[in-house]
Amino acid sequence: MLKAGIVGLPNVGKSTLFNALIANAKAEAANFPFCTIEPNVGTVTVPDQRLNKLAEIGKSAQIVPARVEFVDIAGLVKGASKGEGLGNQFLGNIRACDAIVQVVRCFDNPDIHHVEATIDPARDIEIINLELSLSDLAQVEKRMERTRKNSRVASKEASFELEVLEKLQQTLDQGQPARMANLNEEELAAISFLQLLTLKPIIYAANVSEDDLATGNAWVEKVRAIASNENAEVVIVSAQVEAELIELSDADKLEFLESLGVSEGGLRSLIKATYDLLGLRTYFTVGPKEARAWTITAGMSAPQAAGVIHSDFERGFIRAETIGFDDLVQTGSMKAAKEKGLVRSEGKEYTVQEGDVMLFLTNT
Ligand SMILES: Nc1ncnc2c1ncn2[C@@H]1O[C@H](COP(=O)(O)OP(=O)(O)OP(=O)(O)O)[C@@H](O)[C@H]1O
Repeated sequence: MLKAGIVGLPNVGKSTLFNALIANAKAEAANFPFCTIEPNVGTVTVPDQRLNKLAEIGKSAQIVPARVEFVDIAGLVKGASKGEGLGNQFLGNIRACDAIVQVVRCFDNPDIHHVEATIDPARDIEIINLELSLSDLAQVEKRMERTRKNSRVASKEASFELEVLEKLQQTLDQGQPARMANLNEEELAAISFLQLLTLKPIIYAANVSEDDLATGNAWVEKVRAIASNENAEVVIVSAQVEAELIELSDADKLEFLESLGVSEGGLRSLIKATYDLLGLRTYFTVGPKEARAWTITAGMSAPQAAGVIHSDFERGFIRAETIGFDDLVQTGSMKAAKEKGLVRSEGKEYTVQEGDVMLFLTNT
């Protein structure tokens, strides 16, 4: 399952956001730096309107959406890469994530202490990104040392790896993220095992007060400027609004959001952006039991996609009855679609497309 790590300076709203993300989350938000000591993990569902349609067509009893795992990673402060605050342990937790959501404080509230005293998203982002870069630098240098020691008789692989590591070292040494080293695919593959933090895709979650949710503010614009330089995404969210929404009935939710001039608090956009960021694709299976979304990466073949359901399905794959979501919705039923010849029989070579509805035939 896709795993996204939530990072940011203390008191920027990470726990509030995480709690809102996972309705029954155990993490406690409090106006106190370092209050989140254990990494908190929770899964959320990816909203997808197409599932409702499919469940209607398939008369499915249940809808099972795709899921993303979020990890609330506290303790990133200036000096974390040197072991300050809760230090390196937390950087290790981010290493295991596929994407990073960096919460940036874009709200003012004199009652809530900011570790750096003022509200300044550009500075906050720089602090966090510098810590991530320094941690990567330490990782790269450790590896260089080992590779040099272990390969006294120079092998081709080792010298290629060293070449790549040196490039990374140069970039990271200037406090730049590893993605600025512009490695090609072969180079990236040679060092992928290092799980460098600053190579991971990043989303900036600009956390605004409820009054700024509809319009954004000058701080959000700063975040946007930084993100566009890095090809990163920005989502405006109000952790505060999301926290309040949890407590409300559906009718009150609507009224509250309307009064703020928005249709949602930003959480759904955040989940969707996280999912899209990784170039993930969704295919569906539909039956009387359930209409279900499955997550695959772009370019997966039909047997690989079947393997996401069960590894036996990949091994025993024969073919897949396949129809695009739009075609199925237009014809209104699988039967009608078959009569019109819109259901294709796809073999092992087929590359699964976004929105395919599939039925796998296997010899298992
Ligand atoms: N958008 C917002 N507008 C106003 N207040 C907010 C907003 N988001 C969060 N807060 C408030 O800021 C305070 C700090 O939030 P929170 O505890 O979630 O921060 P944190 O980043 O998880 O901190 P730590 O790393 O110390 O755990 C809380 O009192 C929370 O209610």
